[in-house]
Amino acid sequence: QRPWAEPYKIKAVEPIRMTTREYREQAIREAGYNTFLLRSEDVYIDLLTDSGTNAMSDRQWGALMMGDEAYAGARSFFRLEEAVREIYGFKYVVPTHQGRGAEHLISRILIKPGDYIPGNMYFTTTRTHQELQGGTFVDVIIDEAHDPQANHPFKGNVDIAKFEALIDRVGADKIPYINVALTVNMAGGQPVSMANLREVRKVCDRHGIRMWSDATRAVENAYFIKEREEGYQDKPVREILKEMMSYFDGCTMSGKKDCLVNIGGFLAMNEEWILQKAREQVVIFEGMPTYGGLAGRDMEAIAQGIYEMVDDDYIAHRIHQVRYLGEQLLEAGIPIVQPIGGHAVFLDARAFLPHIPQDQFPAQALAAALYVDSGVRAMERGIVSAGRNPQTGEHNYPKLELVRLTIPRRVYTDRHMDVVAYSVKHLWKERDTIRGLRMVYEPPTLRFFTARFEPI
Ligand SMILES: Cc1ncc(COP(=O)(O)O)c(/C=N/[C@@H](Cc2ccccc2)C(=O)O)c1O
Repeated sequence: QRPWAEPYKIKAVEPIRMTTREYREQAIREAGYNTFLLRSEDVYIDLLTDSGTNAMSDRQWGALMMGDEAYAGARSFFRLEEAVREIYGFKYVVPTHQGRGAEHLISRILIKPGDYIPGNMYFTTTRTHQELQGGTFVDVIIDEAHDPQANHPFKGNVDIAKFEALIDRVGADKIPYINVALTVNMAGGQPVSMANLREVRKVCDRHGIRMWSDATRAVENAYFIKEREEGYQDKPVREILKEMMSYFDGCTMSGKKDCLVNIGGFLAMNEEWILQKAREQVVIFEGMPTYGGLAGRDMEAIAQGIYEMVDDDYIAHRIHQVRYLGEQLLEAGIPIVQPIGGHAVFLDARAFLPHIPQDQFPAQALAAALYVDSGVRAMERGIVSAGRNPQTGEHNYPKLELVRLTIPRRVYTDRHMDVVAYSVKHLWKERDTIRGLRMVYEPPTLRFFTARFEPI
């Protein structure tokens, strides 16, 4: 079997450095055992996130020079609009500074207090913006998504029975839209099948409910459809993505993932009244509708990234690099979320550290231990990220207590993956020595970004 090689050669490099264990023990203490609070210069291989950490291509860097920085009507906006129309298929687009800018706008436009917003598992910023408008998120994902070991090919799927049960319970007029994330980040980067999208569309049409997407990693979702769904093996990813998005009325988009840029996002839609509302709101929160918090050069880079992201050789390598890391851990018997996701390998911290109760933050403890062991930075995706129930004030206790090893696009080689695998395997052998944490500082919202901990 011919080995996978990167479908690009390196044109510029950014040196990274290894530190000593004692240096890292000090650094993680100063960071309150929260990997978000580490300095990037103290991190060797940074797998915190694939958001905004991707390498741009020479064409994207070249496009920066073409940025039209006119305050209104910039050429670069029309380039972005044209790319969204051609590749995603939506009629209208409003740029935002990043994904949550678009989440903020659509939540303000479509959600009234007392509304319910069904979705395939929660995402932190998405749910926060829904709650800020007085909406209630309702999880309608299939049960398998909450089982890290369930090997379902499309774990991101909407459970149609759960969706219809919500409609029966609260009435369609209380449901402004269903939010279908492609892929499902918190479930482990899990895809939704085309067949499921068609079923959700039918239910939405029957009840007059809008179908919205969080399309942040939709290209990775398209690749899984190509690999796993009957009838798509011979279609280019570009065509599969277009068909996926054709079932939606609109989408929020964090360009910092699929679109291969370091900043940027957009809200795209087909209904003109929503465009109108978004243009009214965007001038308050982001800027003129033709720049939405972005420089002209950023819009050029996103437009170019949108064309590059659907290159079949690029996306095949991206998915296989993540799989390459995950398979090494599976071979070592290490519990990870299966199937291996599109953007990350998720360690099952509950199974990794059964001796640490969930309210001593096992995923947080494992991410901190990994950093001390090798300088690899990962992200907690468990009880700390799940936050507290706004009504009861109690922790939300998610079934998934995960540590996310998130692979930036076009940045690391497979040798870096080997270093990460070596460190995780070493921790697996020493797992009994890892201790739980207590939270010593807890912010009121999105606590995982800035909370601080101490070992128990
Ligand atoms: C499926 C999905 N939808 C929307 C957004 C928001 O987009 P943006 O506002 O960041 O551009 C994101 C951002 N995901 C990043 C960054 C992050 C954000 C919150 C908590 C932890 C990490 C991550 O997963 O690392 C996402 O994954």
